[in-house]
Amino acid sequence: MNDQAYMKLAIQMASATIGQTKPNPAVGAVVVKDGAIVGMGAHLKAGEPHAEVHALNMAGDKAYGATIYVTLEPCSHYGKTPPCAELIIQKGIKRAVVASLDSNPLVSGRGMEMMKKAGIEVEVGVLEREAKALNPFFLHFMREKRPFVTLKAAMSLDGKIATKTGESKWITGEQARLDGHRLRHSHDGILVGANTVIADNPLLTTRIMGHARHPIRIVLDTTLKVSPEAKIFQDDSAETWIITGNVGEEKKAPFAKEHVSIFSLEQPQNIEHILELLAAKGVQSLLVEGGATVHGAFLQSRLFDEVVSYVAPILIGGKDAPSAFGGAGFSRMAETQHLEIIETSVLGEDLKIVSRKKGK
Ligand SMILES: Nc1c(/N=C/[C@@H](O)[C@H](O)[C@H](O)COP(=O)(O)O)[nH]c(=O)[nH]c1=O
Repeated sequence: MNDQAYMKLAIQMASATIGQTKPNPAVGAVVVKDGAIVGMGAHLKAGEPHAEVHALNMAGDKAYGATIYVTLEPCSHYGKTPPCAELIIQKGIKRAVVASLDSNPLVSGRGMEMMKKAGIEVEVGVLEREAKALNPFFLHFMREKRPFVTLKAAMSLDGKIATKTGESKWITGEQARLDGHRLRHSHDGILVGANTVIADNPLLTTRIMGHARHPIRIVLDTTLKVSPEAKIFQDDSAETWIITGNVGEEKKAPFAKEHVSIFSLEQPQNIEHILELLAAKGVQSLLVEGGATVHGAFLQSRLFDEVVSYVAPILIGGKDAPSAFGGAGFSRMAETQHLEIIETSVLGEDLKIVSRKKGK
């Protein structure tokens, strides 16, 4: 087996732990000595040993003079556990092959530096793209210090998300809706506007799939006009946050529940401020389910990274039927937001289109 084959194995192990290592990234490691695998491991849970520690423990004294393959640059700072770069040095590893550098500018390259200084032969970039695809949200969050934002919309062929009377159940079929729940599972937070809560009274939990993680439910409601009777406040199977303006205590009182938190912002419609607040609360990825007004605000701010469109082969029509992106919109073609389609798939009778801003 060559470097790529061992790194592929490390990536495969990491891919099996995606979601369970939050807020840490999924990482895999393999230790090879004289052409034989003598240690392998993946980071399993935040606060527990990193992938390199598991692999090196398994290798024991065979680690001396061996090569280690890791999907992410070994950590160089004292977190909950001692730095892996130091452990790699202590164990006498001869060569370190790393797929991708840490994207946190504060530590990027430091682990490599430490190992190089200790005389270890280091190499970066083997299967880098595949390794980065393991943790798009974590890498983005470390680099941009704000959540990775996915805008999700389910629409008709003519781009409508509801009829002119507000009916929307259902536009897309079961398979597309199941896929939408997978998006909920993989994101830390799900955000909707007050109008969606009032119109759809959604639960916003991850259902219709196996072991599911519920995202934190976040409602943008500048004047706190939603009802405390809404499902997301009555149902306590997931946390619910309201981001609102400066509203009086008496307005907040009816929402006082264990799982409900209310955050007031000076500018509750400022997407940048909203994302700063969520980043400070450790939200690394945010799924925005709309509706049109909220999607319009994110579009105007251009502070989003991916758009997931589920398109059903139905025509709704009507100039008063809402399209997926409301708000002011752009007046000139030169201002429009360009994306690139990175994935399409057919789900039942519907089409799923995943687009990203260029360079994401
Ligand atoms: N109308 C549709 C959707 N609509 C999505 C949101 O507007 C709904 O409020 C949300 O799914 C309801 O939340 P729940 O109670 O947690 O299920 N989403 C879809 O994929 N297809 C649709 O046809």
